[in-house]
Amino acid sequence: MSPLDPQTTAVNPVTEAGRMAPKNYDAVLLASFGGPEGQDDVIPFLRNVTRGRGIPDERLEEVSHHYRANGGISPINQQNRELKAALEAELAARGIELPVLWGNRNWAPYIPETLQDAYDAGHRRLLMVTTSAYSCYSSCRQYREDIGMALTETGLDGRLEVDKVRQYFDHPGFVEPFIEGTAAGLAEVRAKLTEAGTPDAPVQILFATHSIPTRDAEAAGRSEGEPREFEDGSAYVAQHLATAAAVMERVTEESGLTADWSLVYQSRSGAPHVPWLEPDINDAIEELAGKGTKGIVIVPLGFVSDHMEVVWDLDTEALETCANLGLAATRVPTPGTHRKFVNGLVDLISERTLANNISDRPALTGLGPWYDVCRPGCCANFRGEKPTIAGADTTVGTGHDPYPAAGSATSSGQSGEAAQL
Ligand SMILES: CC1=C(CCC(=O)O)c2cc3nc(cc4[nH]c(cc5[nH]c(cc1n2)c(C)c5CCC(=O)O)c(CCC(=O)O)c4C)C(CCC(=O)O)=C3C
Ligand SMILES: [Fe+2]
Repeated sequence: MSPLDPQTTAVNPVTEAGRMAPKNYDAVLLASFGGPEGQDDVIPFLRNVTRGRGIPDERLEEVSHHYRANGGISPINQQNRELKAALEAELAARGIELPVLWGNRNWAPYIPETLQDAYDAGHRRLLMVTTSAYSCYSSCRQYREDIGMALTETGLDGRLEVDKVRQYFDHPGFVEPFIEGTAAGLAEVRAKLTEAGTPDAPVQILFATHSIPTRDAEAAGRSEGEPREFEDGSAYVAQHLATAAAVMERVTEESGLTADWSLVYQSRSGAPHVPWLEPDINDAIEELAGKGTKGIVIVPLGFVSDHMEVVWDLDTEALETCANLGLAATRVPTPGTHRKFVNGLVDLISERTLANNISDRPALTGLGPWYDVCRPGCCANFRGEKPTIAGADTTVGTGHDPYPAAGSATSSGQSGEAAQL
């Protein structure tokens, strides 16, 4: 049974473990959030992000200042240009002939245009890598919906197949840069305290991630009819807690350093009466200072690169909170274009391709390796279901193109490994 057979691709072939049969993808789609690149972009960008999401105007006004203070420019697009180039270089170095196409949810290059360009260039099977590592509506289903809607809008559904790599929160390529960074950050804060004459003062490591509404947190990573139990009732929370624990274990193993740690949240928006995940990082810092903590290491565990929510909410606000309280503090780097991260993403791509299939599926927590194909109802959208790709119950983006591009492989002769899941 070839995974390229129209009969089998009409519904995603997926095993119990949520794995999809390898395919001969012809391009990688790097999908990201997008950000403004000048003052004139700021308001249109924020409108794109919050369309239909019920974010109060005051919050938008406040967030616009974060961008304005940086010339109206979010660092995220440049980060993605660099990540795209690094991925292309690593793919080429491994002899994997897959171009990397880039599309954003909220700013140019927009996903629908990227998909149209991909199709016009002769691509038929895309494998999406997103710049989001965890499971929740904003970091998983919303990408799947935006691709589903773009395929519908452009009339490319049925002609362009789009799948996605698994959420990679516990893949060594994502976690190892944090292990290095946390060990270095802890050493740095310890050195500052030693210099201040208090070498044994208590230090706390704060793993920071984006707050989300608790309702979204509870729906994250779930499956209808097959409920998995997660710590704190949320796969989003559980994935962060397990990844943080894995980071701490390795930091201690490799550096001999240790400290207390906790998971904290940042960048809350939405109406005040709607519950979101807590504690806020700034409240946590104040409380710790009140209890005698003298040093803070901030680990931006929820984020892939140094975008606005990292450079503003952590580097400007949280580090300022620390400074005001007289705490020694540092913020650990995001994976960005760290060699291990880039290599890890190429490994994640290789897990899914016929020609470069690697059967090894590393995961540093007991929760993973996460699913290639989301289970039904996973990361529910409470505002009404939309066409989604890469779900066990979705029929959008599953391919069976009646007009294959010239030169694109329709039979492969390399289906040998396809059945070995
Ligand atoms: C879980 C999560 C991630 C992490 C996963 C991932 O990285 O994808 C993330 C990343 C990002 N969020 C970003 C920007 C914004 N997020 C907003 C609003 C929201 N984010 C949410 C969640 C997340 N967001 C949620 C539940 C909302 C409420 C509105 C809604 O329910 O959809 C708003 C509106 C204003 C505000 O409320 O702050 C903005 C401007 C940028 C770009 C930064 C740049 O420009 O450099 C990035 C990478
Ligand atoms: Fe966000």
